[in-house]
Amino acid sequence: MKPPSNRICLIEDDELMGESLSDRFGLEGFEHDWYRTGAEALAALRSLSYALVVSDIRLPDITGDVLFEQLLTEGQRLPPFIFITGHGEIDSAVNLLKKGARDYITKPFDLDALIDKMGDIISPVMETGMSGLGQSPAMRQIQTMLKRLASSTASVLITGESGVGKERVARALHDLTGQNKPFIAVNCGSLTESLLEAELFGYEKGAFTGAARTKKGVFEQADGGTLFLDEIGDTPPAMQVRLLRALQERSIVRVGGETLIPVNIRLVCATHQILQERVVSGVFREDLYYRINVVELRIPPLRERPEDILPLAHTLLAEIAATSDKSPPGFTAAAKHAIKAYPWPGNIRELKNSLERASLMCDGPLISHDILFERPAPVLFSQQDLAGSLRDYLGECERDFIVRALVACQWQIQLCADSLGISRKNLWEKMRRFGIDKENTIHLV
Ligand SMILES: Nc1ncnc2c1ncn2[C@@H]1O[C@H](COP(=O)(O)OP(=O)(O)OP(=O)(O)O)[C@@H](O)[C@H]1O
Repeated sequence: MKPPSNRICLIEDDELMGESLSDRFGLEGFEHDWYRTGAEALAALRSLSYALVVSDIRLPDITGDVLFEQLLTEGQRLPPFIFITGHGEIDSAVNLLKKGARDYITKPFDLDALIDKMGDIISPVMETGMSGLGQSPAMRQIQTMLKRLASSTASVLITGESGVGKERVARALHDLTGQNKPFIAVNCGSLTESLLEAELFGYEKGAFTGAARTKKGVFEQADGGTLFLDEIGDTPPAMQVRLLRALQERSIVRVGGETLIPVNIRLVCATHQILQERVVSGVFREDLYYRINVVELRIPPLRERPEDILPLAHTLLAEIAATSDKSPPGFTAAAKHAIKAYPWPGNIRELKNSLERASLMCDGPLISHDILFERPAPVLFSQQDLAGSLRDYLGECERDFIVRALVACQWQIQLCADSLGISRKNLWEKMRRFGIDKENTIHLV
């Protein structure tokens, strides 16, 4: 499978048009490759991975339609396509939309409009910043700290609610420091005391019933790399003593063993608890607390960094799509609105689960509010969301009305267009804009 990419594939034979598009993409920070012929582009799309293709329909060798259909027949996993069409080519553009292209724009067009369409599809993915952690000031600060920490071996404590991405941050730190070294994670809260001891420090053959062979613990497995101790706040008291000794002496003794084995690890711990409170109540050792907490990184919950939600959602959708043959869907306006307004109490884990489910349910190019939240869009908006909400709301009403009309007309487009009093082309355009197709929307009525 081709690795996910953030690059754009531009297919344009006209030198002037290609140059202005290429210059503008550069200014917008979109990395891109520019191909002048369909054949060149075909070869590139077969071997390289792109986040988006912007293609002229009319090319010197093959047309954009042929190129798209050729890739479809080859069973390639296609990135979203935006086609640039002339006035006479709208029918082929609409045909391409039916076959799965994301959008089209008609010449002469306003570059800003194209950039907006592109931004809806890819810029959110790019904006998640270094390591894809987020673009909010809090996450940018964390990324700066990670870069600083990369050159030290100080122990790091990552705190934050469940599902905020603490392990992800630990891995990002590890990736900055020891890419070819081990990253070993263990959850200290999910094991009994004796299992945790064996997991952390390993055991010698015969140390206890069932110890049929010598086994290295995670301290030894992580030697030279990162040891990530999740839910450190739940470590039983006896294990806290052993942990402290291992960290102070930089060596461990396997269960049932006598030899001191030196270990060289970067320790990263995480907890969703307030460790100071556990220290005060005597559940967590103060000396261990200071040992593991040389630097604390607090990851805010998603509701405190709403600007990260949509970019993360797009990143997650791209990750989910990469495991299947689909290209990542986008969101309807109402879904975007709601995704930013919802507080996500389960944080990124909840967002990821919802998107996994929505991706399964959604057959069209856009995930609607109904699919994402398994309920119709709310009519009421919070005060901060009022700007633009009337348009979004009217859009949702229009979409619902069209779906009902389509169902009533048994999806006969001409009949439905006549009953709605609009042209067939206008109906197709509205269906494309609202992401309506038969398979995807019939159950919502
Ligand atoms: N920046 C990110 N981009 C994409 N996915 C992410 C990101 N951060 C977290 N995730 C995903 O969200 C889920 C929860 O993340 P993670 O396990 O790192 O959270 P956590 O804070 O360690 O949770 P817990 O406290 O429950 O252990 C995981 O599936 C992870 O892959």
